[in-house]
This record gives sequence, structure tokens and C-alpha cells, in this order.
Amino acid sequence: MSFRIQPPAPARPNRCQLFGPGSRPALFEKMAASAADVINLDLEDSVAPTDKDAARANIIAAISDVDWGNKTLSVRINGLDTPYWYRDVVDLMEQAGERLDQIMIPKVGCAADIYAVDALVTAIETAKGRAKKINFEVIIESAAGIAHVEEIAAASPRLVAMSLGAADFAASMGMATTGIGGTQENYYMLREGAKYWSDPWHWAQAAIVAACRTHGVLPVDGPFGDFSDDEGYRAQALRSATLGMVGKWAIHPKQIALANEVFTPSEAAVTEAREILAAMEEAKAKGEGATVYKGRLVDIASIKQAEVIVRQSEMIANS
Ligand SMILES: CC(C)(COP(=O)(O)OP(=O)(O)OC[C@H]1O[C@@H](n2cnc3c(N)ncnc32)[C@H](O)[C@@H]1OP(=O)(O)O)[C@@H](O)C(=O)NCCC(=O)NCCSC(=O)C[C@H](O)C(=O)O
Ligand SMILES: [Mg+2]
Repeated sequence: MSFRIQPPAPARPNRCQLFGPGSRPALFEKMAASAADVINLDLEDSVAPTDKDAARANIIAAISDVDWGNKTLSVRINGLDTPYWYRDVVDLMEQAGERLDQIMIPKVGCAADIYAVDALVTAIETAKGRAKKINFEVIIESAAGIAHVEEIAAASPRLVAMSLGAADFAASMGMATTGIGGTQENYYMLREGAKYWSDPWHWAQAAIVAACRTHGVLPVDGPFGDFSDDEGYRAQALRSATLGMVGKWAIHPKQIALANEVFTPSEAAVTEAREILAAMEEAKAKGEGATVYKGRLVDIASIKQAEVIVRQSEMIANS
């Protein structure tokens, strides 16, 4: 470990972030009653330009009127390249109740984007005497966003989570696909006539996880567009979890259970992690730094790996 200790990410469940358009208030009670850990009420791309004002008003009312239980409640504002975002922030901060936890900033391209929103939020928070400090989450979904991902992760103490937005990311990168996440037909290696599909989202996810872990931010996988494809969603989520992400978006309620299942450590994984910790306790008592568990090496680094799984499981169980 470097002299600089890696800060922990917030210890709260973030297995599934359920999205719903601010222009469909009929969905809000259903979202609140769902098993998602985080609710994202959307003012951005799922809302038509003509509906922006009405969606903002719907969301502001619902923040106070709906019982959101113990979920993290977040609102996605419009991008800083639009004429809508400042009104989103001003109205939310001046009119929404204290139940609002988070603002999601889409399409961030550099740390200054977050600085701008932070300055506005801070001024209104102070002017209005808001007791609860609003957190931020951001979406990396552009070439600039991924190029500046580390400075973005470090941009504000308000920042708690960062997602990959596969749709806008693909568009910004000029990727030859209309798919939102998942396997891409033309992204394969060929060996002896057989195709082996690679994961075009992998490198961006890994960059996001590294930036997030460096700065104590939760890394989250974004949308999987084909909500009829449960196995495709599960496969994408399993890859994300294996890389270190803590959760995934749901753009339809049927994706919630899939995300919760994948991002909750299984009983078998927790049992194995506890057995590794016990094996290392025994090894340490004998003055050894390494031992053999089920025919494979475990050592002091294995303790940290096992602790990640046990901590995640306990945090979810206690939430
Ligand atoms: C995708 C949808 C438009 C589908 O809506 P609908 O046609 O109503 O779906 P169903 O008829 O299958 O719905 C079945 C029941 O579930 C309820 N429902 C639907 N959606 C939701 C929801 N989001 N939350 C809670 N409940 C929901 C229906 O009312 C039905 O209920 P019942 O009649 O009682 O059985 C719609 O799901 C939708 O709008 N999804 C969210 C879209 C969204 O927010 N998109 C933005 C995020 S993705 C993105 O922005 C891309 C990203 O930025 C990037 O760049 O990658
Ligand atoms: Mg997007």
C-alpha cells in the first residue's frame, strides 16, 4: 500500500439503481415500493424537451409526497451543455424537501463540470439553510469523461458514486453499435475459424473502478438496454461485479432482482471467504504468512480479498 491510504467508499447498499422518467409520475410509487437500493428520478434523456418543466415539478412534489423508505433518492439533472441544468439545480435545491439525497450529473467531461454544480449547490444550500448536504453521483459517458476519469473522481467531497453510461459513451466514442451494454456482435477474436467475443466495455469499466477506488467513490455499471434479455443482463452484471463494481442500473423493474442477486455476495462466496480468514488466523498463530486452502495458496493479500466479500455481505445484511 502506498503511504497514501485508499479511502473507503460509502458503506451503503448500491446494488441496483432504478430509473424512471420524471414525466411519468404514475411510476413513482412503484419505484418506491421496489427492491432497488437507489432511485433515480430522471430529468434528462428519458424526458422530452417539452416536458422538462412538468417533470421537474412532478419530481419536486414526489420527493416529499412519496414514502421512499430507506432508499437513496437521487435526481438526474440535465447536462451542462443544455439550457435546463441550472433550473434543475435551482428548483431542486430551493423547493425539494430534505428527503433528497443525491444529484446525478450526466455527461461529465472534466472536474470543472462538477465544480460548477458544486458552487451552485453550495450557494443555495447556504442561502436556504438546508440542513442536509446533498451528495453527487456522476455518469462517465463520453470520450472526455473517460479521458479525465481520475480528476473527475477527485473533484468534490460530495461525490459518492460514478456510473458508466454505455449508450452515450458508445455514441461519443463513435462506436459502431446501437446496443446499450452487453455483447457486441462484431467485437470478436477469430481463431481457427471460431469466434470468441470480447468485452468492449471492459477497459472503460476498469478505468472507472480504479479512479473510484483511488478516491473512495462507488463504481457502478450503467444501463443494459435489452430488458428482455435476462441472461445478457446477468452476464454483464457478473463481469462488472468481478471487476469491482458494486451495482448496476435497472431501466425496467424486471432487472432489479437480477442486479440484487448478482451484487449480493452468495452464501457460498461468504462461506469460502470466512474459511480463508480462519485458515489465515491459524497460519498467523503458527507464525506463517501463507498457507494452503483447498489446494491453492492463500496469504496476507487473501485476507484483504476475503474481507471485501464479508464486509459487503455484512453491510447489505445490516442495511
Ligand atoms: C422502458 C419503459 C419505457 C417500459 O415501460 P412500460 O412499457 O410501461 O413497461 P411494462 O409495460 O413492461 O411495465 C410493467 C410494469 O412495470 C411498471 N414499470 C415500468 N417501468 C417502470 C419503472 N422504471 N419503475 C417502476 N415500475 C415500472 C409498469 O408501470 C407496469 O406496472 P403494472 O401495470 O402495475 O404491472 C420504462 O420501464 C421506463 O421508462 N424505464 C426507464 C427509462 C429511463 O429512465 N431511462 C433513462 C436511463 S437509461 C439512460 O439514460 C442511458 C444512459 O444515460 C446512457 O447513456 O447509457
Ligand atoms: Mg446517457
